[in-house]
Amino acid sequence: MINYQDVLNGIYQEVMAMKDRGVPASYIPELANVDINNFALHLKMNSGETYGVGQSTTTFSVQSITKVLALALAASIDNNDILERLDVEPSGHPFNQLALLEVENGIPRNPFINSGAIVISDIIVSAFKNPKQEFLNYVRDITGDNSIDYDLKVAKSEKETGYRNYAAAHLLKSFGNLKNEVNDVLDFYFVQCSLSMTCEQISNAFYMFANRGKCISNVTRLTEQKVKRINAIMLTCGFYDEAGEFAFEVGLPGKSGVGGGIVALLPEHFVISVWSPGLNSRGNSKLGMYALEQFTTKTQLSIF
Ligand SMILES: N[C@@H](CCC(=O)O)C(=O)O
Repeated sequence: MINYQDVLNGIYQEVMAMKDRGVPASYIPELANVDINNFALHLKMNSGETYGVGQSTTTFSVQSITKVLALALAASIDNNDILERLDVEPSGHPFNQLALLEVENGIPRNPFINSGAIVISDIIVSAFKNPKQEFLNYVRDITGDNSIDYDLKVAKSEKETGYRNYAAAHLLKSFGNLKNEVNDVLDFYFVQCSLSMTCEQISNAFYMFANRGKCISNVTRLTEQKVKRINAIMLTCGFYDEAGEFAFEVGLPGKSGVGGGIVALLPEHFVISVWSPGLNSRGNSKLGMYALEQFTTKTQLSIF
């Protein structure tokens, strides 16, 4: 029997002794001020037990991790055209790269690079009168936690400096792949990214991807086919231009965000979330990647 708390404690001790902790994202000014000594790890087993170390109940900016939840919400809206407006191939490029979008006629490579997530935002903006509230309600509902909220300071900070996202949205619009106005879509997108959650809340939100579409309250929120597909996109596209490295080192579907969070899961078994705000050169949490590699190596629990 694996003693999961011991495994987590061992990883925690190791990472807390590490000096090179990466660098926090600075292109969103509000994120540059976060203390890189923060570290949290939270494990939620499908069988019900939970384990945590560090600040697993401290909130942080989850950023691109929300792209998976936005995709899940968009996929649960009937009669939408996700598969015509987006591809599902890894981009092999940074999340905010624009060149491929131009060459490929405004069809983003996948829903987890920024241009793809902006198309998903457009679908959500079209579907709801109050998309921000609707997305927040969705996240609160799948986690059973009404304390989850946006951090509007972070959203404002990104809105003031999100030049590349404006460029991507205008490019999408020029190709006819944005139905709403650029400002309306980005206003939603920046607020969506500013969602503030703890590692524990993230594990709870992603439980449905490890549990055949049934969320924490046992209500089915996604079909098994959609869960299969979204998990596949997490595995192939969840880590910017480091998805291959994450599959190689960790071996789980997952998603990272520039706030330093990473969530990963083993279907039918567990969800694990980590937060360490210092990023590596590819924009993934440096110690978060290391912690998850250690977890799957020590427990021998990965999809491979
Ligand atoms: N809001 C961030 C999200 C980036 C990320 O976490 O990958 C952006 O659009 O640049």
